[in-house]
Amino acid sequence: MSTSNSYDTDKVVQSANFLKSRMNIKPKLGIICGSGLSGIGEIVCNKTIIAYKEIPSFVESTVPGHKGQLVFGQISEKDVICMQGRFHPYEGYEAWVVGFPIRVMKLLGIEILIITNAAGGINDSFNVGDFMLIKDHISFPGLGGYTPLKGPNDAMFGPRFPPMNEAYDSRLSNLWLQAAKDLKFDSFMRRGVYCNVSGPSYETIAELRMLSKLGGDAVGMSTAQEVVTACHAGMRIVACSLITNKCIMEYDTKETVSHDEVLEVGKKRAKDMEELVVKFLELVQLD
Ligand SMILES: O=P(O)(O)O[C@@H]1C[C@H](O)[C@@H](CO)O1
Ligand code: HPA
Repeated sequence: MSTSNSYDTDKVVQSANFLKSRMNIKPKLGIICGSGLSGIGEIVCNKTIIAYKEIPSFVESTVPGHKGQLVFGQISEKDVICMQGRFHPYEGYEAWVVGFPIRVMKLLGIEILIITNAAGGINDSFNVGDFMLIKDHISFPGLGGYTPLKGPNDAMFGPRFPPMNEAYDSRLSNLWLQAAKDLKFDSFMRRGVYCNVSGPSYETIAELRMLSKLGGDAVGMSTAQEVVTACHAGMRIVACSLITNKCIMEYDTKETVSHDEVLEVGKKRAKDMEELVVKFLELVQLD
């Protein structure tokens, strides 16, 4: 991967052409698996698997719980492309590198993106194992200038100044809630604002108290750069967090947070997230 500061459209085209040459389907649905949630990729039928290291200009997933491969096939009889593993800013990647696979998906014909992640619960009423449909985000890296849209705008993908007020598609969000209802998941299906921080250190107590005051319900280290890239490119997005830990907001506690705990809760709740994706895909109508 080049060390440039912004996208090189030729490289996006090259990656997309490579994948087209290996695919026998034309999916309109993309899925990104969060930490510990790569099981979504396992339920894909008639799988074709392509490792990121085979794909021109893709970087590698370095985080435990992220396999680093694309899976093509069907879920609920609909063609999908699934990223088992995403790229995080703290891995040392430029924001455009984090968004790169989304632009490739755009060229492959993806119209709807389902994003999942693991997140810490800030909202006191949230429990470990809850799901949180993301209604909006606050991206601290984004506000600070770490954005995948930095550099010359390529109008082939979208406008220079894309609005973000409808980034999380309301029709798809309602469908997600319907899927949760159909599965009788209502009691642990929450809705809230995702705060994107850069990590990899977890947050201090003072930082978490600030996020809470700002209206954040959960905190994580991914998603926002993918959402900005996808929204800019006109994709419709639905995003859901798994609350893997309660954020520690008080001093003098022996509790702590670790990535092992995040993965452990992911493992325990993976089946329900997979069922949600299956049900959502049953309900969603493609144009
Ligand atoms: O890829 P996601 O956002 O699901 O992973 C979360 C955020 C960090 O990468 C990691 C911290 O435990 O899990
Ligand atoms: N903070 C940031 N990212 C996370 C957390 C957290 O508490 N849990 C899972 N990803």
